[in-house]
Amino acid sequence: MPKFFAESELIINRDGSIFHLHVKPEQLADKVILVGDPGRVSLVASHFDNQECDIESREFHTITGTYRGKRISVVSTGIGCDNIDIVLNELDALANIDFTTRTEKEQLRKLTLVRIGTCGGLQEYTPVGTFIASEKSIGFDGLLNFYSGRNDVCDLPFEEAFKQHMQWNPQLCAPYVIDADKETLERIAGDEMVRGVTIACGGFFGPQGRELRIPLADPKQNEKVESFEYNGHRITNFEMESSALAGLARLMGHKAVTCCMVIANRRAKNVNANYKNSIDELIKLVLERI
Ligand SMILES: O=P(O)(O)O[C@H]1O[C@H](CO)[C@@H](O)[C@H]1O
Ligand SMILES: O=c1cc[nH]c(=O)[nH]1
Repeated sequence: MPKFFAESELIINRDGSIFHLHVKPEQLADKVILVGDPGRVSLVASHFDNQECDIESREFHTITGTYRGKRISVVSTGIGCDNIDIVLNELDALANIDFTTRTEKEQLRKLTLVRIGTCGGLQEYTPVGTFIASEKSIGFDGLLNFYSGRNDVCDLPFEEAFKQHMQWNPQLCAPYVIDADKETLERIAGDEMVRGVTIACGGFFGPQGRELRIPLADPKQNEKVESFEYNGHRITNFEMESSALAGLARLMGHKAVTCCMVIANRRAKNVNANYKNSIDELIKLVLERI
């Protein structure tokens, strides 16, 4: 018997679209670009040859169109892994649940999900302007811990080594370490992107070791993050979505990778707050390779 999804669990709007995104199943392409900023959706879609829909709902802006013959949806997630939970579950429902019978489809679609974001660089070799593709993400957000199968898809020895190195505070959520889809990573990253380990944080300030007026629980957090090394991997950058994206995609059977442009280097303490034109270079690389 296929699993049935009740009205309260799979919320479908009156027009047949999914609850938050307001997108209908036939409007979703197999190739999906995810961005944090709703304004970045139009920048990505400005390269499209044509557009078939343009939908805005809360922070979720979706445009589906074609780029050089490839059908692509670009969707904004807003900020944070809590939003990735909404976007990934709703995209997966659009792809793999029959909205008429409210049951899982027999033939499942595998989406290719590429996040184009901004991040903070943590090493000298990741200055402002660097493109980083996340080979692994470390989730400080805790989201994946709510799903069954989390231990089957995470790199548990890496997690243990990281927790030991950080002297992990048990009051924080358990960090989870998850790999990007290897084939997608290699294809998207090419020669232009540094392969890195990305920490996805549950906040821009305290969780990323940024101290404004309130002191941090662990003022040495970033020093420890920067010095961590495991099997040749070093932590390269902070952002806020890659862990939940890689983790949920893996549990759902989709392929995902995150690539980000460094807009602040936390070691050198410099920033490019005016990055909106330069991120177009990263967008063009992804559009060519997705
Ligand atoms: O530029 P985006 O894609 O939003 O990504 C980064 O920027 C936001 C914080 O400023 C977070 O979402 C972080 O992950
Ligand atoms: O430092 C930064 C820059 C962009 N996005 C982040 O999450 N952190």
